[in-house]
Amino acid sequence: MSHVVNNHIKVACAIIERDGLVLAAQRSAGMSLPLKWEFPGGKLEPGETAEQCLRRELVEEMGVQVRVGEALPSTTHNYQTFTVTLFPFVCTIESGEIVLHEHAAIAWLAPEELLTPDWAEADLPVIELLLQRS
Ligand SMILES: Nc1nc2c([nH]c(=O)n2[C@H]2C[C@H](O)[C@@H](COP(=O)(O)OP(=O)(O)OP(=O)(O)O)O2)c(=O)[nH]1
Repeated sequence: MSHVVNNHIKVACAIIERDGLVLAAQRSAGMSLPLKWEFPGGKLEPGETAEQCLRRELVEEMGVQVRVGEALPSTTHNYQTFTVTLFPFVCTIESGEIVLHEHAAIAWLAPEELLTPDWAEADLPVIELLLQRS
């Protein structure tokens, strides 16, 4: 009988918008999915809402306070060794200047640049949705 491995993570991610641009962040070489681009955020901790998770992660990762707004549809992707469900939220920076504590780089992308980065595969449906909205 095959062994059932529960390796399904829930990740909240922030679509941070400013002046019509969207913030993308590049994972560092030492992280999982090295050098892929993503939206800042991270795994939900037990008992935490997606909004609480995002506010915590954005302070940890970038030193900024965010206002969490509209939820976009969640999306699930199977990587080879784990499955991720992304919960994207439109966010704005309330206070603070971005300082990168974990990521290798960031970029503010105009709609026509959204497909340029080498995105984590799970993010592609989110990108498609953003392109439809722009
Ligand atoms: N934050 C974020 N993670 C994403 C996105 N797309 C995507 O596939 N992921 C994956 C990358 C990670 O495997 C996981 C997020 O977990 P994380 O950032 O808390 O975990 P990590 O790998 O940096 O840290 P760890 O598990 O090694 O402790 O979800 C995205 O847009 N944002």
